[in-house]
Amino acid sequence: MLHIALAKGRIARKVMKSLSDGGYQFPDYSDDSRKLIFTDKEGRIRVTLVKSPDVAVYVRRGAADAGIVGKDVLMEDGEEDVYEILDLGIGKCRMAVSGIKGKRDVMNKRILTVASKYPSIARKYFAGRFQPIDIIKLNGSVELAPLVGLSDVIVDIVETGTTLRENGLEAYDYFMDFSARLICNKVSFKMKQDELNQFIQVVKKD
Ligand SMILES: Nc1ncnc2c1ncn2[C@@H]1O[C@H](COP(=O)(O)OP(=O)(O)OP(=O)(O)O)[C@@H](O)[C@H]1O
Ligand SMILES: O=P(O)(O)OC[C@H]1O[C@H](OP(=O)(O)OP(=O)(O)O)[C@H](O)[C@@H]1O
Repeated sequence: MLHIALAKGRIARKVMKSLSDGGYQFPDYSDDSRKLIFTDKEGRIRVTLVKSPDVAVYVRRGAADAGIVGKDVLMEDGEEDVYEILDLGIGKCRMAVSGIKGKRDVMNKRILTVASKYPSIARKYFAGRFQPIDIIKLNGSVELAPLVGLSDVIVDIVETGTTLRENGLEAYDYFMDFSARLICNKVSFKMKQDELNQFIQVVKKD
């Protein structure tokens, strides 16, 4: 049986739909269920739903043979000791530096205060521009930070741009594109090739 760890949220919902379209039946799965582990009717796949930053942990340690997670998360947390084998083309988004609409001059400040769920990616971006920053790690609703004076700018993902727009913010610079990736345990890659290939045929976007 192939063990798959999915980032729970939009990625899991999309992948479970692809699996169901591809003939895998998970009778006890629904998008709003609180259950965390599912086995398909024929006993071919076991799916576990985990928080995005934990997907690579399960895969690296062999608790899952493979996992699906956003490239943004892999880049932020490092992706050593697992193989990244496929770009699934789902969960597309971009990383941007954003701030209050019409105030992009703030980027010229000597030391910029930056709020982000992605401190490592933010640090690398500003280091590349030789811009000194003071980084504030947040865990969500990052768009609030410039609005209440917690930070000058934010570094966060943008998909539709709705969250920026509805909060009077704008992207000053888009600097990276992301999508969901299939990662694989190095031993499973050798030992479960056939099962993995079958899984890939079902989840990969044409
Ligand atoms: N608008 C968006 N918001 C969040 N993540 C997005 C968005 N668009 C694309 N993504 C991608 O999807 C991934 C997040 O999906 P995931 O299934 O982990 O959680 P989620 O949908 O944010 O749910 P939750 O916040 O409940 O964990 C991100 O890492 C990113 O790669
Ligand atoms: O461009 P949009 O389509 O508006 O999407 C981008 C927003 O979605 C994500 O937040 P999420 O929904 O994960 O909530 P969070 O801020 O609490 O992490 C991201 O951090 C942005 O806030």
